[in-house]
Formats: sequence, structure tokens, C-alpha cells
Amino acid sequence: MALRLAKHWCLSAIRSPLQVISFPALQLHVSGTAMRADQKDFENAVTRVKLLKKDPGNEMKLKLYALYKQATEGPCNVPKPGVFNLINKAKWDAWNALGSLPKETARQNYVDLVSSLSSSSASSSQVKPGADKEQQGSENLVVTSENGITKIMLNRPTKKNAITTQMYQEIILALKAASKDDSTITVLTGNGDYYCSGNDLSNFTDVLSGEIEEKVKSIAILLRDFVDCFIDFPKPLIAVVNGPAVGISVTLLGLFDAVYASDRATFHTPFSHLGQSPEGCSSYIFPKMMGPAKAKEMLIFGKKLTAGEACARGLVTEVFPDSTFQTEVWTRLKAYSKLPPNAMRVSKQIIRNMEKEKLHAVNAEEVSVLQERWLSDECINAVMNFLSKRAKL
Ligand SMILES: CCCCC/C=C/C(=O)SCCNC(=O)CCNC(=O)[C@H](O)C(C)(C)COP(=O)(O)OP(=O)(O)OC[C@H]1O[C@@H](n2cnc3c(N)ncnc32)[C@H](O)[C@@H]1OP(=O)(O)O
Repeated sequence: MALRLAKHWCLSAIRSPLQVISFPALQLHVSGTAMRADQKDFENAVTRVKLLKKDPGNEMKLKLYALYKQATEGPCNVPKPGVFNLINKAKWDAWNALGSLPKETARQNYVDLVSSLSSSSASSSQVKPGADKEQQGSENLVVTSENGITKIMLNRPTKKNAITTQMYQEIILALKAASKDDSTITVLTGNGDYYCSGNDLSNFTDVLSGEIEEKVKSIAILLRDFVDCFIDFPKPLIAVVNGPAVGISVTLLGLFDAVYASDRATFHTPFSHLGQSPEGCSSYIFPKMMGPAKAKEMLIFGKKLTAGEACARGLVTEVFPDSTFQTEVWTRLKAYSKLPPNAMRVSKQIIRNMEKEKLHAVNAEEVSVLQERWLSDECINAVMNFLSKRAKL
């Protein structure tokens, strides 16, 4: 089963052609190795290139392009593009420079080159996690505390604040710390034009490297712990929804004590489109909150709501014009933060305690269904489709 899926992921990703966005001169220095790459290694390498998180730069892209063409089509056999067709000329030059390099050698060189790329990006990303735990925040998650308010801000605006696995862990730590700090209320918000685009879909790319079921299991445990933290959070928790919200950032809103939204915000749960199913206790809270018909419109059919519609359905507490959103909301929150903290905690607890057990059970059930979904062809295809369209190479 695992092998079949691994193969499926790899083959599904080989779709978009390589595109080079600039055109530096090219010199090839690719060493061979004793190991011979077979077709499957090559396909795996092609997939890994599409999923690289960091742009490898144009020179590297040209090398990869040339080796790919040589490995799949043999020596350059197309007419040289005109002098003003700069990008295609650079690509042609790169391919042509490989002369009569045999296809097998090109394939091996491509695999080696991708391995060197993947290992250098892995080593640079390993530096962070330890330090982040101590700081309870990082570049992607900024935690500040003042005037009785702890603010947890998603800070990945170029990716629309999509949540990586590291960010899930950091949010868990930040919530645990906030539950014990001196603040009266805790706020979750986003930096930039989006509140959050939901789960970072490249969280699933690790699954490519094998042991699929184990990886999916660890993501499931992470999701369950993450949602549990919201269920158990003891202080007033407020969402300041500064822009569009997608996926898990929407479903979680049912666990907040107040949700303030800019009139620019939208609320979208495209689970069926992604071959997935609802999480964040929304399968239980949304029907209770807005009635089953309206909840199903969102959770099954993926209807995107405006802030006004979300407010009418009880998902949002109040909508503010975007131009005055930050000022109005923060003025309100500062006033709330001066209310007696113990009274607010006790009131929250008495409301939450009625349903806490049920919510934990719902969370466990949702995660278990999702765990199956993540292994389904529907989900795999949808995620690969997004990721391969996104790939810039
Ligand atoms: C622990 C596991 C939990 C699992 C449960 C969670 C489930 C969910 O949350 S499901 C929802 C997942 N999210 C999505 O499906 C949204 C995917 N993104 C989009 O549809 C669009 O990016 C957009 C509508 C959010 C924004 O579109 P647009 O304004 O056109 O901007 P771009 O598409 O160009 O996005 C800019 C940049 O950001 C990257 N990005 C955005 N969202 C995600 C994401 N969810 N995952 C990964 N990357 C994302 C996008 O790829 C662009 O990157 P570059 O191409 O590198 O610039």
C-alpha cells in the first residue's frame, strides 16, 4: 500500500514543464557517482525539484533544465532561438552545452544534483526548531505580550500565513505559555493581507520520502494536540481576522470566545475540493452554531462566506470596515483586557466545561477520519495538483 502510494505521488507530480525566469551564462560541473540512477530515482528527483521550498536560483535551474532535457530527449535537437528570445536561448545554450552526453549519464547527474540541493536545504532548515522552542516564537510566529494581551501573530505573509508543521508546534507552545502568563486575554491574528490560508499543503510533501503511514500518523497526532490546545485554553481567546481565512483557520474559529473580522475577510473551507474532511471540531460546532443546512454548505460544498455572511451565521462576532479595523478592534480589546481576569476565566470555563469531553471526542474522531483521507487518491491528487502548479521551475 505504502509503495503504491509513494509511486502515485511521484508520477502525479511530473506535469508542469520547467520554466526559467532569467538567463545567466551556464557552465556545467556535475559529477557522476558509482551508483546508477534508475528511472524511478529520476522521477523522484523530478518531483523533489518541483517541491523545493527555496528557489535554487537561475543558474541551478538552467543546469537542471539542461540535464532533464538531455535525460529525457537526448542531445539538443531543436533550432537555436533568436537572439532576442533571451530566456529560451539561455535554456537552449544550457542543453546544447551538454553535447552528446549519454541519456543515462544525464539522468544520473540530474539525480546527484537534486540530492545535493535537497541536502543543503535540509541542513539549513534544521537549525531553527530548538531555538524556537525556547523563544516560543520564530520568524513565522511572532508572540508579544503587553497591556494584559498576549498576541500570537502568524507572520508568513508571502505564503498567506499558511501553517507549517513547525508553526503548529510553535502555536501549541505559545498557547501553553499564554495560558500561564500574566495576560488577561489572548489574541490570534495574521500579518499581511491574509489572516491564514490554512494548512501549508507542503506539509504533506514529506510523505514522498516513504513510510507514508508513519508520517501521516505523526501529522494526525500533531493536529489532534493542536486542536486540543484550543479546546482546553483557559482564558478568553480572540481571533482578529484581518483578511481571508481558509481551512483550519476557519474551522478553529468555533473554539474562540470572540471573532472580530475585517469586512475584507472571507471564510472558506474547501475540504471536499482537497479530498479532505472537516477538523477543528467544526463538524460538531458549525451545525449547532448555524444550523445543519448552512454548516453543510460550508463543510461539504466549500461555500466561501463573506464576513457579513459569517457574522449572520454566528461564526463571526462583529465585522468592522477594513479602514478602521485595527484601531477599533484593539481599542475594544484593550478595554476587555482590563476586566477582572478571574471572572472571565471562570465564565469561560463554565461555558466550555459543559462540552469539553464531547469536543475532545469530536476532535479525535475528525482526526481519525482525516488520517484516512490523507491516504486517499482524492486528497493526494488535490494536494499534488496545488503543489505542482505552484512550483516555479
Ligand atoms: C496538521 C495538518 C492539518 C490538516 C488540516 C487542515 C486543513 C486545511 O487547512 S485545508 C486548506 C488548505 N489551504 C488551501 O487549500 C489554500 C491553498 N492556497 C490557495 O488556494 C491560494 O494560495 C490562496 C487562495 C490562499 C491565495 O491565492 P493568491 O492570492 O492567488 O496567492 P498565491 O496562490 O499566489 O499564494 C501566494 C503564495 O502562498 C503560497 N500558499 C498559499 N497558501 C498556501 C498553502 N495553504 N500551502 C502552501 N502554500 C500556500 C502559494 O503557493 C504562493 O507561493 P509562491 O508560489 O511560492 O509565491
